[in-house]
Amino acid sequence: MDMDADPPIPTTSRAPDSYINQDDALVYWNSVDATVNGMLGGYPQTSRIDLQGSSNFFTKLRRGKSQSSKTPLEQLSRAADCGAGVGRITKGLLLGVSKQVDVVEPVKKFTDELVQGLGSGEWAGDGEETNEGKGQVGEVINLGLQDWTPEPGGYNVIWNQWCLGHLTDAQLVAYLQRCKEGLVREGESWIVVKENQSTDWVKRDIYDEQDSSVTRSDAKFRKLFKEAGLKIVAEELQKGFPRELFPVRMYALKPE
Ligand SMILES: C[S@@+](CC[C@H](N)C(=O)[O-])C[C@H]1O[C@@H](n2cnc3c(N)ncnc32)[C@H](O)[C@@H]1O
Repeated sequence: MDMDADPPIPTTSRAPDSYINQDDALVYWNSVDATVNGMLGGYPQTSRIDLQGSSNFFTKLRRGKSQSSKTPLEQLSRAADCGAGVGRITKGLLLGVSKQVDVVEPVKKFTDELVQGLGSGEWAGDGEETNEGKGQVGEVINLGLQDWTPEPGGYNVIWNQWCLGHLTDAQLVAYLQRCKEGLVREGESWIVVKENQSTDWVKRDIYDEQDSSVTRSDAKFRKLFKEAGLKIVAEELQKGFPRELFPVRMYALKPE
């Protein structure tokens, strides 16, 4: 993922997602260091801001309009960290809100790093607070999301961040439909999508050949969510990132 919002604009009329090659993406990601710096394309300092923004967004989502902020939130039962990389979000957010966190990530060296770091109290990132999490990480699934089916009715939260650009539009719709089935049917449950957005002046998706991914526009995300039968129940722009980066938007989704 190129975090920098200034890639070349494609000149052909071919759909940007038609250039996605998932084998090329894996070659790229296997060449990247299994560190927070590797995950964040040379902007490791954004990790803390990102996790704080996600935590605030998720807490507000869970509290809704009615609950007093004094009532402590209960631990959720099961979360999935999708396209998890080295587990930055697992360790910095999800282990704090869920009893079990399953990890889906195609690059094994990243999940090896994630699992090795559990319970050591050490974290190779930029020093963000973590929960130790030994015993809380459940299944570690080395698959691309185009090939993963969440257990039906299994998850309170399916978190997707900075990885959905590796799926074509059709794969993303099919994947979101499977996620919809993967949400618990009673009690709290959401699909969360947090992704870069192509900037307004471009008004279209942008193909990035470095990691063979697309950066979608806000309008495209909304169209694909609708096609998947999902509605947006909360959304927010991430604040506090360096100006040269793409805008980043969080969406919480539920079945329509
Ligand atoms: C920019 S990193 C983000 C990692 C993590 N979500 C985070 O925010 O720290 C992108 C991740 O997507 C993973 N990835 C690549 N292809 C994927 C695919 N087809 N499905 C899911 N994840 C993929 C990469 O291996 C990498 O770990």
